[in-house]
Amino acid sequence: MELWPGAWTVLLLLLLLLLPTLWFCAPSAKYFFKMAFYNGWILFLAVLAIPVCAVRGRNVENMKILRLMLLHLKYLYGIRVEVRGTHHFPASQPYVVVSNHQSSLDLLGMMEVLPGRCVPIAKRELLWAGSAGLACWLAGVIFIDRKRTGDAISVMSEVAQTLLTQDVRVWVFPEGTRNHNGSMLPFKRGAFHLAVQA
Ligand SMILES: CCCCCCCCCCCCCCC(=O)SCCNC(=O)CCNC(=O)[C@H](O)C(C)(C)COP(=O)(O)OP(=O)(O)OC[C@H]1O[C@@H](n2cnc3c(N)ncnc32)[C@H](O)[C@@H]1OP(=O)(O)O
Ligand SMILES: CCCCCCCC/C=C\CCCCCCCC(=O)OC[C@@H](O)COP(=O)(O)O
Repeated sequence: MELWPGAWTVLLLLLLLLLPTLWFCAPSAKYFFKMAFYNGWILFLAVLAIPVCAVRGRNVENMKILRLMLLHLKYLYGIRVEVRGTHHFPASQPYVVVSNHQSSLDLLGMMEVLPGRCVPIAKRELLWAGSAGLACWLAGVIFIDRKRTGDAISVMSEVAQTLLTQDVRVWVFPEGTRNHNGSMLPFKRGAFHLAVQA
């Protein structure tokens, strides 16, 4: 089917009208746009972070770079963060941080308080999230396959050794997945085994 010459311009104008209409009239569309931008912006920032982090190779010190690059996101989203009790994070001893997990926006809270030389345990699928996956790998994020408990346990046992020998902290979401409904899911046991083993 052939479109008349001005058709593409009209379609483009309609689209340009549709987007602000959806933004102001449909809260779910607004949420979708915001989350799409969030993910897209992180992918873009990760592209910038990769060459800087690559200089050191896979190294937990690179987490500082990711942290610094993500701190401004709260301003973009008008999120006010109040931090209390950071003195509970000692500067130099191994420990496991556990936190609840409601949404991918939890990343912002995590970056706000992330102690030095602290890496999160993440689902293996994140490794394949384009530039973000590579940036995470370079920053020493620990990837586990949640479907293979035995493998995940082996990875975590190795991590327990690293905690002791390389002055590293680990951040675990013990619910093991995001939970949007405001309650807490039962905790998986890995974080606690890790703490005992370390
Ligand atoms: C510029 C910007 C760039 C981009 C920046 C982006 C940065 C992003 C970083 C942030 C990423 C955050 C990602 C967060 C996530 O991905 S959350 C999902 C992944 N995390 C987890 O799943 C952690 C929590 N899960 C666990 O700890 C689980 O226990 C697990 C080890 C995975 C096993 O799972 P499962 O079988 O489902 O659970 P159980 O707990 O029931 O365990 C089964 C039995 O195994 C025993 N067990 C568990 N762990 C151990 C262990 N370490 N050692 C020995 N035994 C273990 C457990 O006790 C159970 O046995 P019993 O029933 O007690 O006999
Ligand atoms: C070329 C390939 C392109 C792939 C594009 C993938 C799109 C993803 C884009 C950006 C990644 C943003 C990183 C956000 C980090 C947030 C981590 C997070 O919150 O992961 C969820 C995980 O804890 C639990 O997952 P589930 O709730 O079990 O699910």
